[in-house]
Amino acid sequence: MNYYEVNFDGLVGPTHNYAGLSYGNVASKSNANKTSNPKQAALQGLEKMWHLVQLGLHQGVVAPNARPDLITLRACGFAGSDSAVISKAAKAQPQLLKACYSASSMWTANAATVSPSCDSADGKLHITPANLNNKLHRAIEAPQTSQILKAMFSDPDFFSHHEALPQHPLYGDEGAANYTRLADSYGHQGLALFVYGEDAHTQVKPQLFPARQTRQASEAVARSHQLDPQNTLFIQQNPEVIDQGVFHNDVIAIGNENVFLFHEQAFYQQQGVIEQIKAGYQGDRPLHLIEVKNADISVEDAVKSYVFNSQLVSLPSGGMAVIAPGECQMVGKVEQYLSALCQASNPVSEVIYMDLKQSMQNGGGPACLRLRVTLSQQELSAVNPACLLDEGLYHRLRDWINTHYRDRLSEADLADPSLMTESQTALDTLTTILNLGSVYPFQQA
Ligand SMILES: NCCC[C@H](NC(=O)CCC(=O)O)C(=O)O
Repeated sequence: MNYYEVNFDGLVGPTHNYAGLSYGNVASKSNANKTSNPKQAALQGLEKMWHLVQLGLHQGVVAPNARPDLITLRACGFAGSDSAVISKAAKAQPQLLKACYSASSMWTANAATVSPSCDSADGKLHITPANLNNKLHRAIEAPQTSQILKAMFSDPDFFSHHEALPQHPLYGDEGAANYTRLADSYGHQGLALFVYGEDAHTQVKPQLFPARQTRQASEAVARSHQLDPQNTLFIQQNPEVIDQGVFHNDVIAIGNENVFLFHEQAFYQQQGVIEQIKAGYQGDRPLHLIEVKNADISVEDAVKSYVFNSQLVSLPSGGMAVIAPGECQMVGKVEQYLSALCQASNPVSEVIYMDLKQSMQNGGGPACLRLRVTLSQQELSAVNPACLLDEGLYHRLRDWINTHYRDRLSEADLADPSLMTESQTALDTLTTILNLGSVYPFQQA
């Protein structure tokens, strides 16, 4: 049976803005309070998805969370009509209102961890939504994200949905941004790499910025997904790079099938990690472990260009393409490295640069915007077909964005309740386009 890796990208929501909410994420902090362009952000994301379809890949679309999150605002004591809740929060707790307006669910690499059926003991595909415990604006995503994923992967014969882990720092979970799978090819048992920033039982941790993923969370997900311990590794991120802005592992390493590209400072006690990966990989095809030296790309340039946040995709015609953020072309050494990578003896054959500036300014590159799901042909047929991108859906979504989205949004706009009404109208239409049913709280009232 054929297996595919399908990228499910988060559609950027109509309230995309720069609120500076993510301490430890350099771009989020340095672009705080800039005026955003939600329309351009959504179109940039959609163009990336469409490009992958044109490469011959299957591509899915994940609807955004509805914002503002009125449930959280009400839970924090703001009462009255929806408009009154917003106006009162804007005056009394503007920081909370910003968190409740964030379009951060767009970064679907953090939506969940997904293990394919070929890795799990019960032969099902397992999905655990991430609790995103470390940041308030992200910790409120899991309930809606989980509903949306259930509306996309609804057949219980194939798909097993788990609850998000307990909302406690001990179980901080940031989803697939800290998970990679190395395998001979998509349909084969893979070696699951879970990368964590902190283990509650050791003292090795960053000094400045938070470690968002814990070993305890990674272990819990691997257990629920019934992964074979022989084929699962728990690896610690180098705490020093977390302190330099590498808040998720997908800012410093990327894997696809039999290729793993990572920076020489990515992991704690890296030589041992490399030995473990070599010993654990069971494919017949050779494993390409490509360690990028600091002299070629410094950690600072990796964070600035987001080169490791590229997508590495297997092309139907053979070889792999790097889907890189346009920012890589602005850092000479990074661009040089990528062109040399395509010439070297490994499966990587081309680099495609995409303009994702709106998302990048919040610290989200090509890989952050997508959740990878490895599916057999039969499982793919069981996915909600309205969420799979084809030319018709591409045009419908473009028209939908152009109709409903603003082209500028600043902090002051969040206080205006008409932004809420506009967003709800847009998302109500979207649930029809993507055939999701009434997944949003405002549709359930
Ligand atoms: N995987 C990429 C995630 C980026 C995301 N940025 C943000 O939430 C920034 C939001 C703001 O500052 O408005 C984060 O840090 O979790």
